[in-house]
Amino acid sequence: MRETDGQRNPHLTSFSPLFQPPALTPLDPATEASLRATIDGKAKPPGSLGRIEELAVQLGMIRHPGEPRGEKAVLLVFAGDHGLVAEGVSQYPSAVTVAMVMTYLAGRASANAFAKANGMDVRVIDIGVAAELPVHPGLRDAKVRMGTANAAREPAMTAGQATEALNHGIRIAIGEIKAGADIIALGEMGIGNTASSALLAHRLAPASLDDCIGVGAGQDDAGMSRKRIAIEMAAARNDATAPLDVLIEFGGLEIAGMAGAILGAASQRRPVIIDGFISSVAALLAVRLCPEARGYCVFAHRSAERGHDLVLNALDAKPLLDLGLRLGEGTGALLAVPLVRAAARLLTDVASLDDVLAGKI
Ligand SMILES: Cc1cc2ncn([C@H]3O[C@H](COP(=O)(O)O)[C@@H](O)[C@H]3O)c2cc1C
Ligand SMILES: O=C(O)c1cccnc1
Repeated sequence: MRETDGQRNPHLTSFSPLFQPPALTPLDPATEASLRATIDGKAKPPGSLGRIEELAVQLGMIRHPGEPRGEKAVLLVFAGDHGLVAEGVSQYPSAVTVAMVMTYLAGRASANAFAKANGMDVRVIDIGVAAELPVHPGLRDAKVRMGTANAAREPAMTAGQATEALNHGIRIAIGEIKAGADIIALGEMGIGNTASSALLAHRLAPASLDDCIGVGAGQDDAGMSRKRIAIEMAAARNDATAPLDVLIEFGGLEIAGMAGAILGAASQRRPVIIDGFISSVAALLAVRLCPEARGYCVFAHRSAERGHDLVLNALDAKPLLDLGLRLGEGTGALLAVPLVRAAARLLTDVASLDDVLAGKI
C-alpha cells in the first residue's frame, strides 16, 4: 500500500484498526520456577552467575519447551529519514543517513566492526531514506516513502504507511528466523530520529516532553533550543496517545520497522536484542501495540541519551551493559550478543552439581 507523501490522514485507529499484529504467545510464568531450579542445580553456587542466570531463565522461557540457541545472530539496521530535520533538530543533515547506509554496505561502520568481532551478519534495510539508493546485494529495499513529513507541521506519515512499515519489519524478522537466525539484534540509522523518539517516548511512556529530549548525535546549545521548539510544535499539533496514532503523527519509518521486527521475532519465539534510546522507543511502541512482546526483548545497554532511563523504566527493563554509548546503529546490541550466547549455553551445556558430585562427568 503506497499513499501520497505528506497526505493528511488523521484516522483514529480506535475506530479503524488498520494494523493487525501477529499472534504472540505470552511467556508462561509456570516455566520460570523450573528453569530457575535447573540453573540453581548447575555445577556452581546458586546465583553465582548473577544477571546471566536471569537472562538464561528468560531465554529458556522464550524457547520452552525447546532449548535456547545463540549460534546465528543477525543485526537488522533499519534506515529512514525525518522531515523534522528541516527544523534544525539535528546537528547533521539528512545526507548523513544515506552516507552511513553506503558505509554499512562497504562494511566500514562501527556496527560492521562490532558485528565482525562477533561473527555476525549485518542486513541494511532502506525503509524510508530520503534518497534513491543504488541496487546493492546487501541492501533490502523496503522503502515506504522518501523520509517522513515534517512532524512539526503535519503528520509524519499516513496510517497506511505506518502499517506498511510495521509489516515490513515483521516480514523481514520472520524471514531471517526462517533462514536460521536464533537471535535478532536491532539497530537504526536516521538523522533526526532522537527528536522523533522523544515525541514517541513522551506520549507512550508517558513522560514530560522535557525529560525525553537529549543531545542526540551531539547538539550544541543553539541546536538544543531549535530541537526543543520543533518538538514542542509537533506535540502541540495533536494529542495522540494510541500507539499507531503516535507513530503516524511523529514517525519514524525506521522506528516502525524495528517495532515490527520485535513483533516478528516474538511471533517466532526468538529473543530480540534492543540497542539504545531509539531502539528502546521502538520496543515501547511494540509493547504498547502487543504487551506480550515484552518477554521476548533483551535490553542491551543503558544509553547516555537523556530519556533512555525513563523509557527503560516504562518497560520495566534492566539493561545488561552500561558503557556510556550514544551511537545507535545497533552497536550496543552487538556488544550484548556474547552475553546472550553465553546465557543460552549456561542452560544447554553446563552439568548439574549432582552429576559432578556423583562422578558422572
Ligand atoms: C556520522 C553519524 C553516524 C551515526 N550512526 C548512528 N547515528 C545516530 O545519530 C542519529 C540520531 O541523532 P540526531 O537525532 O541528533 O540526528 C541517528 O542516525 C542515530 O542512529 C549517527 C549519527 C552520525 C552523525
Ligand atoms: O541511544 C541511542 O540509540 C542513540 C543516542 C544518540 C544518538 N543516536 C542513538
